[in-house]
Amino acid sequence: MTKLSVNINKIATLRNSRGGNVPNLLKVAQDIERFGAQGITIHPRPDERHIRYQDARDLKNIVKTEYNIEGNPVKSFMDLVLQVKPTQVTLVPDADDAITSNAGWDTITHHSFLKEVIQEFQQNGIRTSIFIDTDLRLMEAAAKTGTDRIELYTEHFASEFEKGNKNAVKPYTEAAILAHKLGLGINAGHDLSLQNIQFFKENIPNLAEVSIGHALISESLYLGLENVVNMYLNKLQ
Ligand SMILES: CC(=O)[C@@H](O)[C@H](O)COP(=O)(O)O
Ligand SMILES: NCC(=O)COP(=O)(O)O
Repeated sequence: MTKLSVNINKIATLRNSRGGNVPNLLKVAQDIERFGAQGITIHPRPDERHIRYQDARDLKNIVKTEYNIEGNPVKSFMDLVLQVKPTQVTLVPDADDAITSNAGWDTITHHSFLKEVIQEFQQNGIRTSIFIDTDLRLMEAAAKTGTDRIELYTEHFASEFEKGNKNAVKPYTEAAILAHKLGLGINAGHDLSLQNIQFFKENIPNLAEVSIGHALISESLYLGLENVVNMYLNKLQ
């Protein structure tokens, strides 16, 4: 079975756009768990444009399933994660000004840095995962960092799948086979959606977990729209 961890960044984006507490991020996390999701993911960015560092602390007492915090392990992020102690930390090499995550780690160039931070998280009882592309040399280097898992960066697969190119899943399949042989757990995420998730799952052996946010929240809005418009119409009769 592959676990679904719902990324709630976009709920925080909506909340922050009005300055109040609607929608209530903590309640949304609780409800997502009640609906059956097996994890909650957040990706606090240094500018706190969606998830705030305080949200990460508040969610610690709320999330009863698997709590996954993603981000670039700069000092403020490391301090936050070591304080909150989530189930899992996913290391992502984000530039401060990136609109969204747009690359995996070069695990060869950054090998000693990754090894050091991974050790620190693991010594504090936090499972680690490295956001990574499908290059097999990078996968081998990832294993040497001592990380528990990798997260396959699926943006390329998702965009190619949308164009009808199903072969785009092949490098992900090969990367997953190697990762499993190397003893790594396999996560995946970025632009996974209702359109592509089943095909992806069917082609990735030993897929432990997917984290999905942007599409899942957009789909939820769209699939809920008719219901809510009708609820308003009923009240206006
Ligand atoms: C690590 C990753 O794949 C990203 O998708 C990220 O978690 C989403 O971040 P934003 O919501 O800021 O785009
Ligand atoms: N790790 C990926 C994630 O949490 C969500 O990515 P996306 O679905 O918002 O692209």
